[in-house]
Amino acid sequence: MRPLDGTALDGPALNLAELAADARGRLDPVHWDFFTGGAGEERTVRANEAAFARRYLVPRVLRGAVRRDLRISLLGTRISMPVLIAPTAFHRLAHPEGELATARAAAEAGTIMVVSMAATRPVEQIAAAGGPLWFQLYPQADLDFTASVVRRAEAAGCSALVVTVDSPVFGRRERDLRHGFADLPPGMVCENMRDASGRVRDIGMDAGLDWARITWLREVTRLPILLKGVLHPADAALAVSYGLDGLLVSNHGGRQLDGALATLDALPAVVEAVGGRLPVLLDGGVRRGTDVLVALALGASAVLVGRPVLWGLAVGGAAGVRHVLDLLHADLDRALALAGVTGPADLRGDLVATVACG
Ligand SMILES: Cc1cc2nc3c(=O)[nH]c(=O)nc-3n(C[C@H](O)[C@H](O)[C@H](O)COP(=O)(O)O)c2cc1C
Ligand SMILES: O=C(O)C(=O)c1ccccc1
Repeated sequence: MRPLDGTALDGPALNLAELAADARGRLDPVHWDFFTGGAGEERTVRANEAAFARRYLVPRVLRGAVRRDLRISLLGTRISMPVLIAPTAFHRLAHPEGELATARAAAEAGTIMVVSMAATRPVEQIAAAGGPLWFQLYPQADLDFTASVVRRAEAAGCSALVVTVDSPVFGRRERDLRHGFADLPPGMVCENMRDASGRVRDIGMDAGLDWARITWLREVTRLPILLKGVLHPADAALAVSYGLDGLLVSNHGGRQLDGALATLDALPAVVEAVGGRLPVLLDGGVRRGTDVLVALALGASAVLVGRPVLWGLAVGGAAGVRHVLDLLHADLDRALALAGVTGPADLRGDLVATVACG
């Protein structure tokens, strides 16, 4: 362990903030900034965490919650806890094994890893870890190539498609501009962007993406499809009418539209618009078991973590990611006990109060 001041700290990180400090000490500052940063003034990066800080718990007592059961089922997959691994690009920048290490940790911990389209390991090798995988897709303007990537994810055994819809263009990330960071170092590529000839394509953001493309995608695959990056309740209602299978309330960790609403603040209206017809997931700023508890109490079926997984990878590869997942599992279990709740299904909005500032 190495905290921000560079002095040695014994033992494993007690929380994800300590882990972040340790990761910072180990990563190339350019890569630390790529992982940490967001778009513009990073208002939305900060807002995601600040939204959790404005929520307080109103626990129940004398509930006899001796044993808590954190397991849930999502689109047919039983997982150990309502915490998944969000899709993040370029894991080999954090650890030489890259996504292979992340996948082993997710499999051991019994949760779903969402593989990024910008993964630096091939999805077939990531799948060899044996855990449940979903595949994140940036639909490309080339429809044939997009369909071939979907086929590849299906063949590798991914059990759902997570379509990122908050990125019609790439967000403007000033830290990366300052460093001139735009590309992977030599020897690393986005392995899932290889076409039939073996050439690696650049990932394109498609400003032309629209609902018609979702209809097209619906016909390309029988996998469940979730939309990632929905904040507006009107889009949530449209997603239901277009036959989607799930929603992920996300602002891309504040890396796309700076000034976008914090995900926790967007969640209640999306949950109301969906009216129980689809599972609604959330990511952005989840750092503690109590954050998971709050998101679920406000209507999320599960949450995902992005940056903490990269910190774990940087500090200890698969063991570091496992530590992140174990910390969140233990922290959620304790929070449920202290709130008098036996499991995710018992969480209701009456356990959460919102204050004006944290
Ligand atoms: C370094 C980094 C890379 C990311 N890459 C992707 C990606 O390839 N595809 C995607 O849909 N989202 C990507 N995201 C967004 C995450 O899936 C997720 O929405 C966000 O990180 C959640 O917020 P958190 O980091 O506060 O947990 C990335 C986020 C980070 C920090
Ligand atoms: O950094 C990101 O947030 C991201 O989504 C991404 C996508 C493609 C390539 C690199 C990063």
